[in-house]
Amino acid sequence: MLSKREVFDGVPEEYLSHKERYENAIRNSVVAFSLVRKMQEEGKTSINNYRDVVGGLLGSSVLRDGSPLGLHYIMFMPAILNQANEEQQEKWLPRAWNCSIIGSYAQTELGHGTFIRGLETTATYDAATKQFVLHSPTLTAYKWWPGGLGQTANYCIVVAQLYTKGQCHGIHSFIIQVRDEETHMPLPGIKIGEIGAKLGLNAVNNGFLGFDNYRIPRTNMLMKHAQVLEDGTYVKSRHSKLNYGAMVFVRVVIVFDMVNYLSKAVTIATRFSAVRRQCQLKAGETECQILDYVTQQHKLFVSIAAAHAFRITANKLWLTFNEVNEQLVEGNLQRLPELHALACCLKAVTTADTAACVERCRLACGGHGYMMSSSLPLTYGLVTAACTYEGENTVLLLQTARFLVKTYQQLDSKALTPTVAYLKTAAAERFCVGWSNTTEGIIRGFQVVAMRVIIMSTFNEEVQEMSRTVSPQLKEVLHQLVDLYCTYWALEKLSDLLLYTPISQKEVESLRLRYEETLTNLRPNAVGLVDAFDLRDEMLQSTLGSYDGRVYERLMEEAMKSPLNAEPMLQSTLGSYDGRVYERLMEEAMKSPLNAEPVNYTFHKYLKPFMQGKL
Ligand SMILES: CC/C=C\C/C=C\C/C=C\C/C=C\C=C\C(=O)SCCNC(=O)CCNC(=O)[C@H](O)C(C)(C)COP(=O)(O)OP(=O)(O)OC[C@H]1O[C@@H](n2cnc3c(N)ncnc32)[C@H](O)[C@@H]1OP(=O)(O)O
Ligand SMILES: Cc1cc2nc3c(=O)[nH]c(=O)nc-3n(C[C@H](O)[C@H](O)[C@H](O)COP(=O)(O)OP(=O)(O)OC[C@H]3O[C@@H](n4cnc5c(N)ncnc54)[C@H](O)[C@@H]3O)c2cc1C
Repeated sequence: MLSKREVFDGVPEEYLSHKERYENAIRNSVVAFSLVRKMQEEGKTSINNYRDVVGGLLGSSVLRDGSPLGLHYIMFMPAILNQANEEQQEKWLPRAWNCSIIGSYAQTELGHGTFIRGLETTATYDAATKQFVLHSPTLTAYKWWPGGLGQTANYCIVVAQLYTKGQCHGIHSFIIQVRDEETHMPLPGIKIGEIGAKLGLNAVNNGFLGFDNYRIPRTNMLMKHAQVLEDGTYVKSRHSKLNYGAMVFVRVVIVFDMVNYLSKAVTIATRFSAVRRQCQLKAGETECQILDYVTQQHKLFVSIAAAHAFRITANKLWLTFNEVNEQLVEGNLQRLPELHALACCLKAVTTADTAACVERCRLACGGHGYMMSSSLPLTYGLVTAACTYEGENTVLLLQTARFLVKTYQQLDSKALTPTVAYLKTAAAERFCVGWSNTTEGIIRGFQVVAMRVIIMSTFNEEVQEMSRTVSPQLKEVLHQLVDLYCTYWALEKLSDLLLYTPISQKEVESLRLRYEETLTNLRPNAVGLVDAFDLRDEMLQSTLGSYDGRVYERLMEEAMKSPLNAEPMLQSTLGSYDGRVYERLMEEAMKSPLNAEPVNYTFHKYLKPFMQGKL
């Protein structure tokens, strides 16, 4: 067995180079997941409960900034369980389970993450050879983000637009080998590398992946829900969204993740607040623990309560997930929309609240909270990513809103599912006649708020269709900015206005409408307004914010600067701006200290022995 000291002699990760951090991540991961394999051999974990074990490891201090093997467990295996038919599960699951293959999950592309029906990667069926031809028609079609794909995984689940007999049938999942199992070299027709440094999760080895007419057997299409027969006939799924199942599972798991991260952050901040003494409550007294300040308690205690609330919620959501999936197996799809809406809502709410609470815990520790050694900045980097991956929070909340508005519109015609049954009673005028300062009273109050907001949303939908007029004169635009700023903060501080001013409910409702109209009015001038700051690209130093809008080319150019991408060389143009792609790649490769190695040496030193069960 490897010992930690063998690699970097206890040097904290912050002081390692990019390549050393990758080696450290690989080494720690194969050691950690060899334990999982040992537990498998001893029957202490199985394909049905590995998530607790793996979840604990992935959130542990051993893999503190993520793992290049994380996606293998987080999405590659769940996707096979969720999307592959029995024959395919028999073929792939044992190899995935004992890590003789390492997988990732490649759905997001440079050009699309949220709108998955707009993904550009194509999988075109060739009946003559009984194969699918995978192709990336544009730079924006390159898969971008899949964890572990940069230098680690040799297989991945790829989500692509399925074409057969000249017709597109939308996105489907395929299991695809991307690297040679012996040499780890990218296979011909595969363009692959890592995307570069990120705000956090820098041990995850996120990658990019492009296909150049790459052929796979027909049987590599995951065919549990939809199929393509040998002659190219398409057999559609019972429900078009069953293909989205892996995302629902991960959103549910993320809620558990947030419990772990929030518990850690508030433990650090509360213990520190008991140790830290600062200032005197009364002159001449000894300095008091900062935990004695009400302001400090205001910052921290709600996080303790939230950690418990999220744990209870996560367990309830897990039960619902299992209930609904058992019904799906029996062909009953009735509660699928509710599960989707619930998973969207709870993933978005718990990640956003956890990110806010972790940042508040950091601030509550003063300067020492800003130290990497406090682990609070690292934890913030981990949780804030969760607001984006597995469905960007705004988009997921819109999915929940869509479900709630539809539920409201069918209030009288359809039986309500358990989680929204309260809408029936909350609609009744008599439901909340007075306010009681009890837990039940507050919950009833929020149920009324939910009901009224849904009614407002339904009403707004109608109103929004009536008036959209804009006349962009500078004076008018500046007035709009003043208007926006005032209405934004009035709505943000509504509780104070309701407490201290005679603002009425009707006025609040029209304030909300006015706010949304102002957003709409400003939209056509939004880019012009930031151009007016006249910030040159050299000052912005951002791949996303450059004046020319060439976001994707710049992202790829920056990715190519990573030293890890020098091995092996990329075989194709990546749409670089000046067209000098090969000269630039060679220049970059010559800067890499390891460019003599066609494969990162960690494959032979750690990965291959691990995959062959020799560690
Ligand atoms: C073991 C693990 C331990 C620890 C680690 C844990 C966590 C770490 C996890 C992750 C980090 C690492 C990896 C990250 C991976 C990724 O990020 S993978 C990529 C994730 N990407 C997304 O989530 C994309 C988000 N976008 C979407 O999901 C969809 O585009 C959409 C926004 C839902 C819209 O879809 P679409 O356009 O097809 O649908 P609409 O036209 O809007 O119609 C909506 C109707 O469809 C129904 N619907 C939508 N989605 C689903 C679903 N998933 N299931 C069921 N039903 C669905 C919806 O209910 C509407 O129905 P209707 O109203 O009746 O029409
Ligand atoms: C750390 C990390 C790990 C990841 N790992 C993986 C992985 O392993 N595999 C994988 O496939 N992907 C992965 N992703 C990608 C992730 O799934 C996407 O980033 C995410 O789905 C958001 O898509 P996007 O980046 O295209 O953002 P966009 O969708 O472009 O969002 C940008 C902005 O547009 C807004 N917006 C977009 N659509 C709408 C709409 N309809 N209505 C209103 N506003 C909208 C959003 O709210 C947001 O403010 C990862 C991402 C991160 C950060």
